[in-house]
Amino acid sequence: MNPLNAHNLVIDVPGRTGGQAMDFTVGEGQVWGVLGPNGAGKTTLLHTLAGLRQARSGEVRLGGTALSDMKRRLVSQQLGLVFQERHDEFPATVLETALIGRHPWLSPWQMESGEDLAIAEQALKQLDVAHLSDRLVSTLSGGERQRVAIATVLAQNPATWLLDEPSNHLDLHHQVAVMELLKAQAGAGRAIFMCLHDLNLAARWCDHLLLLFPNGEACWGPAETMLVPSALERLYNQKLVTVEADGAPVFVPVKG
Ligand SMILES: Nc1ncnc2c1ncn2[C@@H]1O[C@H](COP(=O)(O)OP(=O)(O)OP(=O)(O)O)[C@@H](O)[C@H]1O
Repeated sequence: MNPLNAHNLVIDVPGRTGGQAMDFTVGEGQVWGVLGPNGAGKTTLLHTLAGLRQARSGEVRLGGTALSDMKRRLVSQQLGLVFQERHDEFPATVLETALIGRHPWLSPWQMESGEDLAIAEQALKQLDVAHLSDRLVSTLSGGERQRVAIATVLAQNPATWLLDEPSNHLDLHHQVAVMELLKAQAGAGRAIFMCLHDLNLAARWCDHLLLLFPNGEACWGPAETMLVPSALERLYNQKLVTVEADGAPVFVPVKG
């Protein structure tokens, strides 16, 4: 369909010389997690993949075409973005915000149809925020806002999702619900690429991982080949104990 491909991509992290060229493809049905310590460049990578930031070299391709050669409207139909910094100051309700997800699919000046409204309402229901439809987004809690942002991308229905810390602000139940939703999206043929701070969420729900080190070094591949305790300890500069629970490895930091 529309695989997202990083081709010899070197991201432009300020103050970092060099940086490893990355070559990977996020295929349909795959759930990728990006792991790395603070400042490693995870958000920079995500912004570069979204075409919002210039790469130092190499290119990002969507469905085989360089992102830089594609019309923004086509990109906005294909790529859904859940980023950390939001501009929720504009006084919009939760329903109006979810409807923005439909805009890439409308022609200029076209009003949202009854079908667009139904899609947005269904997305809000799926993220458990339908009861907040008439509330101004600026009045919501952090977790509620995060779920509205994810519902907006669900309404957009892109082939590829890019998410920066989607579990941010979410309680345990909603973390699991969002991970299950993303897994279901992948099951329906979408491609998911997200930065995660929670190693255990990544170990449980991602089938591919990209480890990003502070010096710009990176490695990527199927999750089972990346979840090597010694590599993760080096990544986070943190000793870990590995146990298995509920069929997945669980990494516990060693105290002191
Ligand atoms: N506009 C900027 N000016 C200067 N430095 C910047 C700028 N934007 C990012 N950086 C630096 O680039 C590095 C990578 O930032 P980035 O946000 O990509 O890291 P991250 O891995 O997402 O970190 P975190 O886990 O803390 O969210 C950081 O050291 C950051 O301070």
